[in-house]
Amino acid sequence: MSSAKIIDGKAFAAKLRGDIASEVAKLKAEHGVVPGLAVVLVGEDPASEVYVRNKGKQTLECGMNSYEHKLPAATSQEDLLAIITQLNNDPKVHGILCQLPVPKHIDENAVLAAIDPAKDVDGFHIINAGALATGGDGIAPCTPYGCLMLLKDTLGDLSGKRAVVVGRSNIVGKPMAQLLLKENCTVTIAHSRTRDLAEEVRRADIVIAAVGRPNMITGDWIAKGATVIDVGINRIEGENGKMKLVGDVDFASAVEVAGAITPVPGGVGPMTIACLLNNTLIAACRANGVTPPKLGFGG
Ligand SMILES: Nc1nc2c(c(=O)[nH]1)N[C@@H](CN(C=O)c1ccc(C(=O)N[C@@H](CCC(=O)O)C(=O)O)cc1)CN2
Repeated sequence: MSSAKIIDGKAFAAKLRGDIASEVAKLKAEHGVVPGLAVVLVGEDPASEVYVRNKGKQTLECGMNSYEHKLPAATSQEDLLAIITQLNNDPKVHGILCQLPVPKHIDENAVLAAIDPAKDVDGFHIINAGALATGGDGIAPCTPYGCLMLLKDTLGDLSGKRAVVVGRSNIVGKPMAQLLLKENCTVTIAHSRTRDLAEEVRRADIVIAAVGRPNMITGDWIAKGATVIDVGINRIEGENGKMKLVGDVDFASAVEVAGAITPVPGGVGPMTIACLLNNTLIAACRANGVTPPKLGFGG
């Protein structure tokens, strides 16, 4: 019989968006500032189109201004950078992001580097990555920050816990490890070259799965009672021939041994956009000399 707590990221994100909306209303009433988020999408990737649509919708629902820039797949890097410069200089825009992935002819790093770090609400700019690594006051990437909120809501103090982060991407694995380190966890970053990956995972109190391989981490890799955060979003064909969404963790076997686990969908995914809105609120506050609220951590 399964005993794991199912961590409801969808409900947590909805509550966080409600708190953000209240703070946005306060910012508007007390300082006359309406946070503005600009989202740039290059091309017609169907999943990206859904994410961008949801970002726009949830931005408006929180009382912020939304600016969408949908560009054809053939847009040159030069033209994309020119739009980013324009957004950097627009005082109504407090947050900017370019939806990833970008088409192959565009250098993703050049795009991320072009965004003003103070408006980089994805937290991907090297200045923000550096601030996170050195304990500075930057902007944290949305998905890892959302994972941290769910972890702290589930476990409270994380000090001394053994955490394994499976995956070493710049946008999830590495910043996740930095955030856990800041919480005084003992952190291992595992990846495709890690020897005896299953054994590394088995040692952990906290497992963060961010590899992008469907159902890779099975229940027999997980320590009894561990907390499992599944960042994977993989579309695979189900038994009925229809496409379905699964994580990097084999939920059916993992739920039998874990103490708590996020589902896919409905776990980490919804936290990404909620944290993006939180970062936009923070950026708007900072741009106007207002101390930002610390939302998502109870209290
Ligand atoms: N510039 C960025 N690009 C991308 C990011 C990012 O944070 N910044 N992350 C992902 C995509 N993403 C947001 O952009 C995102 C992914 C998933 C979800 C989500 O709510 N997932 C749902 C399922 C939705 C579905 O059916 O597909 C869930 O897991 O429950 C939101 C946002 C890559 N690009």
